[in-house]
Amino acid sequence: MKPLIAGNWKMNGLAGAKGEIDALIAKLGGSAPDDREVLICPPATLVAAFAASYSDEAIQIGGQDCHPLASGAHTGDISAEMLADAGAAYVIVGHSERRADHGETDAIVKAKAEAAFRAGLTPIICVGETKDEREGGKALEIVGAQLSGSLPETGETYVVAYEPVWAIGTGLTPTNHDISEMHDFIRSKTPEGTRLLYGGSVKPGNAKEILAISNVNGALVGGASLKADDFYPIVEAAPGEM
Ligand SMILES: O=C(CO)COP(=O)(O)O
Repeated sequence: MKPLIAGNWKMNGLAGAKGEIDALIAKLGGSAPDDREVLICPPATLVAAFAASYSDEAIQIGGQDCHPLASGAHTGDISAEMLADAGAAYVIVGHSERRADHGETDAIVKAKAEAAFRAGLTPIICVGETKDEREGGKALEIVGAQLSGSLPETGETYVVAYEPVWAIGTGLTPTNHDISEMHDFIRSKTPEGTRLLYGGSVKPGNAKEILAISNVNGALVGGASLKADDFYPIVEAAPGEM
C-alpha cells in the first residue's frame, strides 16, 4: 500500500496560503512521487479553490469534517456531498477536537464515515486516548471502544488515524513501543489493507522514525503541515510503497 501523508490545517489558512502548496509541489518536483500519497485538508472555504487548482497534480484535497446528512436545515454545517462536489477526495471524521468541542459520539462519527462513503469520499476516522487514560493504562481499552463504535461495517475502504489527544499540538509523542503496540492493535481490528496513520506532534525531526514503525502507513500532521518547509521533509520521510 502507498503511505498517506495528510495535512490537517484545522482553522488556519486564508486564500494566500495556497502559496505553501505551490511551494510544496515545487519542492516535490511538480507532483508527489508515485509511491506515496499527499493530502491537504484546508478549511472548508478553500476546498473548492484548492481542488480546482490541483486537480491535475498528485496532491489531493480533503475536508476536515462533514454532517451525516446530505442536505437540510443544519446551519453552518457541510455535507459529504458538498465536499465531493467541491472536489474533495477525503474527509477527516471524529477528530478529537470535534469529539471534545462538539460532543461527537462514536455513533455520530460512524454516521459521518458512512456519509463519506455515500458521497464517494474516503473517510479518515480518528481515534485516540487522553493523557489520563494513557497514564491509567487504559489506552488500548479506550481506543478499542472508539473503534467498535466508530468504524463502519460496510466493505468500503477507510483510513484510521491514531491521534493520542495528549500528543496533539504539545510536542509530546508516545514512545515507538507505544505507537507500535497501538497500531498492531488497530491492525487487528480493521480489514486487511486499511491504512493506519499516526498523528500528534509529527515534525520533520521525528517523522522518519515514526513512519518506519510497522503498521504505521502514514501520518496526519497538524501544525507542521502549514508550511512547505516543514511538510516537505515529512512527505519525504515516508518509506515508499509498503
Ligand atoms: O491533530 C493533529 C492532526 O489532525 C495533529 O496536530 P499536530 O501535528 O499539530 O500535533
